Amino acid sequence: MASSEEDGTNGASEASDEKEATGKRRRLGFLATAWLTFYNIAMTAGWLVLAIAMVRFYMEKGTHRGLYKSIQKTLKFFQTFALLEVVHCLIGIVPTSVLVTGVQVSSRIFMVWLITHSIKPIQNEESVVLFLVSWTVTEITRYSFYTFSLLDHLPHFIKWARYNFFIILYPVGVAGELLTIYAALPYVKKSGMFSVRLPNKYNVSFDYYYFLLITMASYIPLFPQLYFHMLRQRRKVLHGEVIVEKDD
Ligand SMILES: CCCCCCCCCCCCC[C@@H](O)CC(=O)SCCNC(=O)CCNC(=O)[C@H](O)C(C)(C)COP(=O)(O)OP(=O)(O)OC[C@H]1O[C@@H](n2cnc3c(N)ncnc32)[C@H](O)[C@@H]1OP(=O)(O)O
Repeated sequence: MASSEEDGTNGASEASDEKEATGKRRRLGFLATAWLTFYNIAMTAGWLVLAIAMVRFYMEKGTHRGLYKSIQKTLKFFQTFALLEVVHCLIGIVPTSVLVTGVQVSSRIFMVWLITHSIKPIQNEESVVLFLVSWTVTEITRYSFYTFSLLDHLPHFIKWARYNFFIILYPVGVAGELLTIYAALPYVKKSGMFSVRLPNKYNVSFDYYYFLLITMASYIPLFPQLYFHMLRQRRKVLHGEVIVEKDD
């Protein structure tokens, strides 16, 4: 663990951080703080349960085949529960961008429900394990970071992990997601699932196959924005740089 000197902080700045945290909680109000503490503890526990289930599965079976099926209920529950994060931003109880959170959460919901849940033949792809492991490590770190911050007892390792692990886990998770969508393409094309063909009484057509191609392409402009956002947060939190963010 790094000392205060190593990470560029000193007693004065720690004291001012503490003061800022107390001020923030006062501004937030008791109910919002209590709710967020409950929410973050529940989410940390949920993702920890998922991590333990994955490790146990792999130790018992020695393969990733069947892993998704065995953990899907827990994954769906806790990832869907994360929709509340968008609500937290909208009602202003967390100072996070609705856009950044919206993109992050919607892409995960999309992966869980419209890809992995709906297209059974891809559930045993190695790429599914890639994103499952990246998401799980990220979320255990992220929610415990929020919990400890709210309780004013943030261990340096958790703060360090929150703003360093993503450097590797983000690209690994995104690679897992893209490879999984790619693996789904032949099944989607063959089955015509979620697609609407003409003629029909509403005179609309929708092709899920092309929708998936567009979704994959949209990672190119969107992912770097999320990644650079996290790099800026990292500089701000770990190195105390003052960064002026543009409005959404
Ligand atoms: C319909 C189809 C849509 C398809 C779209 C396709 C395009 C997608 C392109 C890219 C997709 C990315 C995919 C993604 O799923 C891949 C992965 O996740 S891989 C695993 C690695 N991932 C990560 O490391 C994620 C890292 N990213 C983030 O953490 C996010 O950017 C985000 C979750 C949005 C966090 O954003 P932000 O930097 O704003 O959050 P902070 O943590 O710094 O928080 C800001 C302040 O708010 C307080 N806060 C936030 N949440 C809480 C909470 N729950 N409880 C209490 N407090 C909270 C936090 O403390 C900060 O406060 P302060 O600044 O005052 O200290």
